[in-house]
Amino acid sequence: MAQQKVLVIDDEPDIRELLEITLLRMGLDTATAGSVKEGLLAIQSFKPDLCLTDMKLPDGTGLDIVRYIQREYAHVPVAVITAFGSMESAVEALKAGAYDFVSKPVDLSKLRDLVQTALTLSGQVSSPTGQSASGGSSSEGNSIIGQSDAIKRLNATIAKLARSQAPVFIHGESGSGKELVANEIHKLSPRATGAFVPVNCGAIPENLMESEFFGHKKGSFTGAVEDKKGLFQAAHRGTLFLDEVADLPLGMQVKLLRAIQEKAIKPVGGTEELPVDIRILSATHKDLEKAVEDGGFRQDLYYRLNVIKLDVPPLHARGGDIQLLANFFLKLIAKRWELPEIFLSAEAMEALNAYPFPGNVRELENILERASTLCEDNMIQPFDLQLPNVSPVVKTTEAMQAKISAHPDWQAQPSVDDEKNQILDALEQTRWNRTAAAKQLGMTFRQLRYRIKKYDLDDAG
Ligand SMILES: Nc1ncnc2c1ncn2[C@@H]1O[C@H](COP(=O)(O)OP(=O)(O)OP(=O)(O)O)[C@@H](O)[C@H]1O
Repeated sequence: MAQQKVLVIDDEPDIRELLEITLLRMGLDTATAGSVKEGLLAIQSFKPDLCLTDMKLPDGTGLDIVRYIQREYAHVPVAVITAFGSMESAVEALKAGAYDFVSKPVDLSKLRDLVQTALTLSGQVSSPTGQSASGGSSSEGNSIIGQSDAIKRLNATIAKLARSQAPVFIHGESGSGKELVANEIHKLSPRATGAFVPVNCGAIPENLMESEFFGHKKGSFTGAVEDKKGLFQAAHRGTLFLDEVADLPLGMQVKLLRAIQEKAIKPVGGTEELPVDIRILSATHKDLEKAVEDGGFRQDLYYRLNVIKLDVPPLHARGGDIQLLANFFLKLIAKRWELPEIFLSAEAMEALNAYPFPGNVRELENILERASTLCEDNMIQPFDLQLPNVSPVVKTTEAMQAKISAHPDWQAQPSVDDEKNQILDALEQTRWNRTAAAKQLGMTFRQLRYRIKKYDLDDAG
């Protein structure tokens, strides 16, 4: 592979030299420029794979370089070098499309990490597969399904954001696919070979949070019997996804802000700061701006996480996608439960299209999962969907009503334990004759078979 080329733009000769030496030692070809004007000329003639630019230049700013490259050479990553503590200009550069930033005095090991990741990104362009081989957390087909304009726009934005290190705040209703979006950004990014580490901030007890995030040293508190790495270290060179970020307690917010700004963490009971190279994506279905106003969320952290905001549209705003998603999930369900393929009747599809889906894509999947166990002859009918208010589009005939009320699953659902015990009892009474047990339970053979799998009762007999 040809030697990769890095252009350094800085008006201070000492810094130019320091950066050049570091880059040369990494085996890279370098060129330097001392102003915006020289920089733009060098970009055209040297054609770098990566550009590092100071923010403050004699005839302009690093943003001029970022904008020019965005316009003319969008595939070339640009990182900016910012003055110490000047977070605002770093954020501004990221918003303008900069790949990442380093602050002065430049920490050379962080710079090397940055250059390496950025050049992977440049490399991806020459081998335009884009997709990475690893990094997905789910094996069940995890790209974002949808043909609606809203999803097309979302996918285009994701592809763009994958090429940056900027923190992204993902906002959307519950179940709309925020984690899926975060995972997709990771998979398309140069960090795809690292881990995608999702964390539900609302699920970690407050007193364990610091240790969960940053790890701890042996003996640092009762129960710390050995050194333990935290989530930040697990996400090193990968992506940390902070889900339900609005639920972070204020004390932890301060520590998180510090870790993000310093790009370093200190394990509980440790004395040394450890550098970490992570990208942070965050999400919540709550109104974070309001949480800031109410004093429940720190403004400085909000500002740091929300460099770029990405809205995930609710399912009801995605037009024809409901059908696409429904077919996708039905195939998935059939595969998961080893069932023959299941279809939706035209009326059932109509009912789904008319339903508002307050629980979004997750609700659609749950509805279909349940309907798959209820339906007869592999065909889902409107009443199998058990939609809270059967839509007026679907005319419920009297005969249909009778069928609905006679349907065992239409009545109040027994609790999982009750149901499991009832099934076990019936199976034992019939000596595991499933046809007889199903009859005794008033369900079809297929419904019983599904529940046996679901409750993992196969081995119980
Ligand atoms: N467009 C889509 N294509 C395929 N699957 C999807 C799509 N959107 C969401 N899903 C699936 O729906 C489920 C819910 O998505 P996800 O967990 O990402 O939602 P979320 O917005 O993070 O939810 P919460 O607010 O509860 O954290 C997941 O199983 C996800 O894979």
